[in-house]
Amino acid sequence: MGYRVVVVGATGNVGREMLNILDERQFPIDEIAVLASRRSLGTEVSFGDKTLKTQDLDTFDFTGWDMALFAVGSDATKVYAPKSAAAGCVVIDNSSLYRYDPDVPLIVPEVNADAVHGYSKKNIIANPNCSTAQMVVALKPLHDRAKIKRVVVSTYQSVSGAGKEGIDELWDQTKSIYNPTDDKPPKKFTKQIAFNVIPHIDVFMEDGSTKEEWKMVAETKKIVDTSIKVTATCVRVPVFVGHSEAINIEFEDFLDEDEARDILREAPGVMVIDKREDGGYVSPAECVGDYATFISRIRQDSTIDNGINLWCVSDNLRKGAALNAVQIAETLGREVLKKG
Ligand SMILES: NC(=O)C1=CN([C@@H]2O[C@H](COP(=O)(O)OP(=O)(O)OC[C@H]3O[C@@H](n4cnc5c(N)ncnc54)[C@H](OP(=O)(O)O)[C@@H]3O)[C@@H](O)[C@H]2O)C=CC1
Ligand SMILES: N[C@@H](CC(=O)OP(=O)(O)O)C(=O)O
Repeated sequence: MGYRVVVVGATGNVGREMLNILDERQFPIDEIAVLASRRSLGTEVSFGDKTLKTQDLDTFDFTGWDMALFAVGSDATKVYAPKSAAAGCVVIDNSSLYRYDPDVPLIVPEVNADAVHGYSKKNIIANPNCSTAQMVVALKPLHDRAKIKRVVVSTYQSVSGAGKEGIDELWDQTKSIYNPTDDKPPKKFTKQIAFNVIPHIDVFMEDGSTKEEWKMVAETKKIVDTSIKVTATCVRVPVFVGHSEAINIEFEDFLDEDEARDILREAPGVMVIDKREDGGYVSPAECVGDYATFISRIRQDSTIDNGINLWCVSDNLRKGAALNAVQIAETLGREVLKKG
């Protein structure tokens, strides 16, 4: 016996990846429904070798469905996630709406799968921000060995993090650069993204940081350990898919770079590619379509007593969103619902 699963936002980048990953991992499904807005009613999406027609989220009845994987952004989630939860269909939500709610577990299965049991307070589980998800997969095994005090992270985030409109804007603007009669001014982003980088993701906070940066701080604390201090600078770069991060970690105890490399090689969800030669590291274009969080450039930071630097790359639509959501669904099934 399998599950009755709903994918909400099935026409979007994350929703389509959820369908791919549910199929790839042979998630035990008895029945699947795919939902989007009314304007997409009847739009066809692929699920393995099947083609499914999208239904209207607004009129869908969640009664009798086991779990709903949401990827529609906070505004629509606010309206429809409570309806799903109230109907007994457990919500696994990709938006930031519930992440900081103490009654909603925020889960990266390689790090805190046990938190799944907290789902029942609201029938909702939150999926973290894409930049946080890949970073904590790398931090957790190192924290277990040498206790992390402080993390300094700079991100290089692809345009797919900003949805379909982000991808279209990079594509159209890149072409328009070579055709001055076809000007494509910024719409989704605040400045030109083609051949440029923009140190601004999500809204500005009062202290001058952005909400994306704040999310990395708050979510790392909730998922890994409240004692870890994080300071982040989040930057949008002209890459279609794949987020990269330069991470500096200060530990309480000394951790040798070779031991750090060995620990990461054994860590779940991590793939170490770290040769000190041309091309002996992973770039975002190489991680697309993969499940792993790739770690390269592991080296001692000799400017502090107990410091390590590393480079962390992952497919933001997969580990940063759809894969992590499916892993949560697998954990929920295995630990709680026990149908599959
Ligand atoms: N965990 C993470 O780090 C990440 C989370 N996300 C989350 O996932 C969400 C979706 O991202 P992404 O797939 O990239 O975005 P897209 O823009 O590619 O897709 C948005 C999806 O949401 C649907 N949608 C939007 N508004 C409504 C509505 N009112 N009612 C029904 N459906 C609606 C769209 O349907 P239609 O086609 O009909 O408009 C579409 O299916 C993001 O907003 C974010 O919250 C995204 C990336 C990473
Ligand atoms: N903000 C991320 C993607 C995203 O949707 O994040 P969140 O779910 O935290 O809003 C990016 O632009 O790369």
